[in-house]
Parts: sequence; structure tokens; C-alpha cells
Amino acid sequence: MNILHVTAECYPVAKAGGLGDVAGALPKYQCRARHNAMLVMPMYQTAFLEKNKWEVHHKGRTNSGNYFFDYTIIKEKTNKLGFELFLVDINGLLDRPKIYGYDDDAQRFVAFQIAVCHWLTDWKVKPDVVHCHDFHTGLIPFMFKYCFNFRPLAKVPTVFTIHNAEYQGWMSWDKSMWIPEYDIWRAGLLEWKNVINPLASAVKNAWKVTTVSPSYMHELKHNSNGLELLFEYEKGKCIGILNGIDTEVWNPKTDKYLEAHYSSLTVNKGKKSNKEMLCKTFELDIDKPLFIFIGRLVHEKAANILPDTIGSAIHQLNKEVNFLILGSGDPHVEWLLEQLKKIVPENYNCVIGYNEQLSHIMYAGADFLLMPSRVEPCGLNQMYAMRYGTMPMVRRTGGLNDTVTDIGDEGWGICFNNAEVQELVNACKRAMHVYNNPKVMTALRKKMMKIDNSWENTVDKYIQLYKSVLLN
Ligand SMILES: Nc1ncnc2c1ncn2[C@@H]1O[C@H](COP(=O)(O)OP(=O)(O)O[C@H]2O[C@H](CO)[C@@H](O)[C@H](O)[C@H]2O)[C@@H](O)[C@H]1O
Repeated sequence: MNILHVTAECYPVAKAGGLGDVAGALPKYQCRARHNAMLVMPMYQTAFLEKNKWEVHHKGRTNSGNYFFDYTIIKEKTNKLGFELFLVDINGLLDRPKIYGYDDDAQRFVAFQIAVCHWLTDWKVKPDVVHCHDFHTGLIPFMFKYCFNFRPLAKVPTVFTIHNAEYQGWMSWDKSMWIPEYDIWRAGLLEWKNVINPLASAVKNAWKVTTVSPSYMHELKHNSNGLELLFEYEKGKCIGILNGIDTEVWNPKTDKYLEAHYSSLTVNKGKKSNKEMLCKTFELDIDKPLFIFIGRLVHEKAANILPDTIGSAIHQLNKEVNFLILGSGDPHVEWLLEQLKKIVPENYNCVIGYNEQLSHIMYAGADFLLMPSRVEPCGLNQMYAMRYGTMPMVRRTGGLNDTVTDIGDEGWGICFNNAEVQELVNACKRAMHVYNNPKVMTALRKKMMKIDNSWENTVDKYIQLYKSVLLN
């Protein structure tokens, strides 16, 4: 089957979060299952672009409203990622160092989607299915069906995966001029609550819609940042498929970012070496349990409760715990986390920013991973942590619910119900209890490392889904 993924991120080309991890792994494992998966994304200015060899695959000229532009599709020459990788170059618009965060992001991603549609219209062999990810690609299912210029794509099936429904890409109606001329009677299929809503549009127009865990699919009908009724209405074409993890990138035996490798047999020794390195670098006491948080410092991740939680836990647990945070996001939370260094320097440290290598060393060296997320469509961090023998401490929501079982229910993690400071502190107290019982801790580490969350288990679910649309 010929599958084309369309996405704004893909590890290791350009990654801001979990979307990048999934987009870098799913096509690779689809190819291993003998399908022809390809991926197209914007051409940002990244190290990956400079370090690899490219050939020009297609050149075209099109427009987004009054903005006429030339675009070039380049293809990576060696299949380095295990699948064919195409980048869309639009001079001045996409070729920038960051993925997101520019004032004209909306226009950038609309132009990207138009270029992809324009290219595919010209391409003689059409993919069997086009798989779009998150709102940056959410207008594509509509454009395929209703833009006059893209008529040859009208029958190409589209699947849309929601990695995060909190971000919907809202645009006021005056931006509709950016979208190539379309059947005006279908304008309602672009909007939700009187604004253009690319995520809602994708849910309406894609042939199938998936979320990255079954629990999250269920939750969206009750809590989806305004789209609850839409998900209820469209539930017939929606399905939750749990993410996998790339067990080659995330493997403590071979991880290229680690100096001390280990397996479940050598887990205590391996984790100790990595913890030593972390504790030395961040001036923390190796004998105390190390709790970490890695991720975007935003409301949905409940990052705002971290500063108080850390302060209270250090106090209530008589300074017998250490915390290390890696992340960036809300400037106020960043500031509070920085200030905390001055208050509890012996038990806490943080790195504000994005650091792929450090994240791997932290998963390997920590004892516990905090994930108090208010919303978590799937969550990869807890699965990485488990693979590295680090106990996940999670709020029971979304994909966290589907992947972590509490130690009280014969599981391997610590679960709690509310994103509140004292609940998280209490969870730390339970964690301390386990930590102080080395035999139990070791057994749990070995147990969680054996859990198989690999993509091999999941790929077939997507293939079955694609097949169901091909039969229509
Ligand atoms: N400062 C930093 N430095 C280094 N690495 C960092 C980092 N901040 C985050 N990361 C990395 O980014 C990834 C985060 O993945 P998650 O799935 O946990 O969250 P995210 O909200 O980005 O993804 C969304 O999409 C994914 C994929 O579908 C869903 O699992 C998730 O629930 C949904 O919110 C991990 O690889 C993590 O290590």
C-alpha cells in the first residue's frame, strides 16, 4: 500500500514534541511491514537538512490568495530514515530555524498544505491513502474534496490523526481568501463556531479520524476545547489507536546518547551510572531518589503545579528527595522554576530549554518520572521511562490511563486522579516507600522494562483502517 504522511514535525529532521517522535517512527515501521510509506513536511533550516543529501523531486508555482509563490519538493537521497522523505521548500516562508512560533505561522502552514496538494495533483501515481497529522495539515481533507484546482485528488482517501485537540488552528473568516477557490456551498465544512477551524474541518472531511489512544477518543466527546458535539456527531468514523515507541531510538542497551548502557538484567547498575552523571552535573545527592519532569511547560501538562509540588515535597519528605526538570513553555512557570533553584539548591535543579540528549540521560538516570497532565492524548514520556526502568507517576487521563497500571493493582506505576499539589506530593510519598524497598524497586524496574509498547504491535491497526477506506 502507498501511504503518504503529511506532518509539521518528524524526528530527527525537526521535532518539538511527541508528534515528531510518532511521525519519525510510524512510516519506518509501516515500511518494515512491507508497505510503501512516505512522508512530506516543511523544509525548515535544520542540521538534518545540512548534513544529508537531497535531490529535486518536483518544482511548482501556485498561490495562497494574493500571495503567489514558487515551491520545490526535495527528496532525501539515501532513505536514511527507513522511508522516503520529502521536504517542501517555500522560500522565505518555511525555511526558518524554528518549527513554530512565528507571527505568520497560520499563513506558513496554509501555504505548505497548498503546495502539498498542488504537487500531488501533478503527481501521476497517487498515494492509496494520505495520512495527515494535527491541525497544521487539517485543511488538506477539505482541499482534496472541494478545491477546484485539486479535483484529481477528490477520490484519494484521507486519514487524520489528532495528537492534540487543544490546538485547533483557529483563523478568522477573512483568511478564507488564503484557501484556493473552492465550492462555496461547502464553506460550512471549514468552520466551527463561526471561525475557520482546521482541526474541526479535518474531523468533518477526513474519511477516518484517529486519536493516539482509545481513552482520549472517549474523552474528546466530553472535553475537547469546544468540539465535544462534533466528536459525538462524527463518532462513527473515529477510532483511538495507541501510539507505539521507536524501540531502536529508545533502547537503553544501545542509546547513542548514553555512555552507560544497560538491559533489564543490569538495570540497577546501569541506572546508577547514569544517575551519577546527572547528579554530578546538576549537583544533586546520588543517594536520594531522583524525580524528573520532561516536557512542555504548559497548562495541559499541569506544569504550573510543579514549583509548589517540588517545594512541598522537599519540605514534607525532610529533604530526602531530589527533583530535576527539563522543559520550556509558559514564561511565568519557567521563572518560578528558575527561582526555586535559589530556595532549594541541594534538592533541585532545572534546565529551561530543549535538549534531546539530556532527555535520554534523564530517562535513564532517574528513579521516577512525573506526569500530572491535565490532558494527555497518549503520552510517550511514560513509555520511554518504562523502557528505561524509570517508574511513571501519572494522572489517570487519556493515554496515561491506557499505558500505566498502579502498583496497588499489580502494576508498575503510581497513579492519581487530580492535578493538584498535595496529590502529587502524596504520590511522591508512595514513591519513597517503594524506593526504600530495593527488592521491590528492582522487581518493578524489570517488570516495566519487559512491557512491549513497540510500533510493531500497532502498525497493523493503521493498515486495517486504511484498508477499510480503500474498500469504500
Ligand atoms: N525540553 C525538552 N527537551 C527534550 N525533549 C523534550 C522536551 N520537551 C519534550 N521533549 C520530548 O518530546 C516528546 C514529548 O512527547 P509527549 O507525547 O509526551 O508530548 P507532546 O505533548 O509533545 O505530544 C502530543 O503528541 C504525542 C504523540 O502522539 C502524544 O503522545 C501526546 O499525548 C500529545 O500531547 C518526548 O520525546 C520528550 O522526551
